[in-house]
Amino acid sequence: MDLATARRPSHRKCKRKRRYIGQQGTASVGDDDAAMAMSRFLESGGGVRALVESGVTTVPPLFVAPVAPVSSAAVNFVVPSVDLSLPRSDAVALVRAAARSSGIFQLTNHGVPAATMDSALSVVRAFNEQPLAARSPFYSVSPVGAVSYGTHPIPRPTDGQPVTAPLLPWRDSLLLRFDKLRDPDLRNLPAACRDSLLEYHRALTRLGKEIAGLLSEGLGVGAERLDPVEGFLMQCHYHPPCPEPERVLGSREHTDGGLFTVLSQDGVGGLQVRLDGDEWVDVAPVAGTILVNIGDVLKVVSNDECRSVEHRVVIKSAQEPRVSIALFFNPAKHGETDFVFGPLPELVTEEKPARYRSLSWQEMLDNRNALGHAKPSTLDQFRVTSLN
Ligand SMILES: O=C(O)CCC(=O)C(=O)O
Ligand SMILES: [Fe+2]
Repeated sequence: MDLATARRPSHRKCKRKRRYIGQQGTASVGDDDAAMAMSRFLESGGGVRALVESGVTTVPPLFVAPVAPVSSAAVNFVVPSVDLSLPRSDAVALVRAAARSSGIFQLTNHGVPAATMDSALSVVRAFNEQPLAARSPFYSVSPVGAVSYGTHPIPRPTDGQPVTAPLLPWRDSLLLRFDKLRDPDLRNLPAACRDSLLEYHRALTRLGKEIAGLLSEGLGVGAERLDPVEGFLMQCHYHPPCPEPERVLGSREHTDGGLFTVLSQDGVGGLQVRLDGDEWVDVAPVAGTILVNIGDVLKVVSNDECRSVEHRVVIKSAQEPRVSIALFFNPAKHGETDFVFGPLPELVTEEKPARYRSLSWQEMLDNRNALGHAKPSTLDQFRVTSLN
C-alpha cells in the first residue's frame, strides 16, 4: 500500500538548501541535487535492475535508508497460521486471535492452486529479468491506464516532520489498479504477464472474499458485514540483489492503508514486522502459504479490535532477487474511488466508545501522503477518544 498513491516526483526547484542524513549518515545534499538525481534515475527508464546490471558496487545515496535497518536476531517470531480446511468456527477463532494480536497471519489449505501462485511470481521475475530494451518501454511510475511500472518513490513526510531526502526503495514494481473502472485499461501490462497475473487476481479475489467473511465473523458482526470487498490494487515487486543490502530497504516501514492485504512471496525472505517495542522481526517465508495483514481501514472499522501491523522489507541477499505480490482489499464501491468509513456501530458500546470519527478514503490517503505513512500514529489524526 505504500505505493498506492505514489506520484511522479516533484521536479519543483527548491531555493533553500536543506540538510539531511545521506550516505553513511554524514553527507549533506541539497534538495535540488537530490531531486535532480531522482529525475535522472527515473528518466533512465531502467530501474534498480539496470543499476545492478551496470555493475554498481556501492548504493547511490538516493537509496540509502536514513536509519540503518537493524533487525532483532533475538526474537524468533512465528507468524500465526490459519488452516482453512479446519471447521469454520476454528478458522474464525484463529483469524480473530491473529487479527487482534499480531495483525498478520498465514493461510494454509487456502485453495489457491500452487501453479497459479508460482506462475504469477515467475512472470514477474521473468519480465524484470528481460534485457533493458524489452522492459524499459513499460517504465513509467505515472500510471498509463491502470498500469505503472518502475521504482516508485516513497512518499516523504511534509507536515511537521524532519525533512528527509527523497528515498527510493530497492525494488522495481509493476502496479495494476483495479479500482477506477469495471474494465481496467491494461494496455500497458506486458503481454507475457497478462494471463498469469489476471488469473492470480481472480483467484486471490475469491480468497479475499473468504478472508473478509472470516474477519467479519471474528469481529462478531456476522459473516457478510465486511463484504463485498475488492482487490483494488495489485503490486508486483521485484527486489534485485543488492551489493550493500544492509543499507537499503525494499519497502520502508509502513502500515497498509486498506482493509487488509494478501501477499505471496518467493522463498528469499525480507519481510519484517514490528510488534511491541522497537524490534523488527522476520516473517520467514513458508512455501505454499499466503500471508494476510490487517490495514488501517480495518483497524478503524473494527474500532481498534484489529491491529494494523507495521512492516517493512529488508534486502536479504547480494545474489538472489526477491519477488512478492501484494493485493490490497477495500470495500467494493462499484466504480466509486472514494468511500466513507468509521467504527461499525455494533462495535461501539458505552464501555468502548468510538475511537475514530468517520472519514473518507481520500482523507486517509491525503493524510498518509502528508505524514509519509511510516508511522502507525498517522491514524491519530482521526481519533476521537484517547487510548486508555
Ligand atoms: O514485499 C513485501 O513482502 C511487502 C510489500 C508491502 O508491504 C507493500 O507492498 O505494501
Ligand atoms: Fe505493505
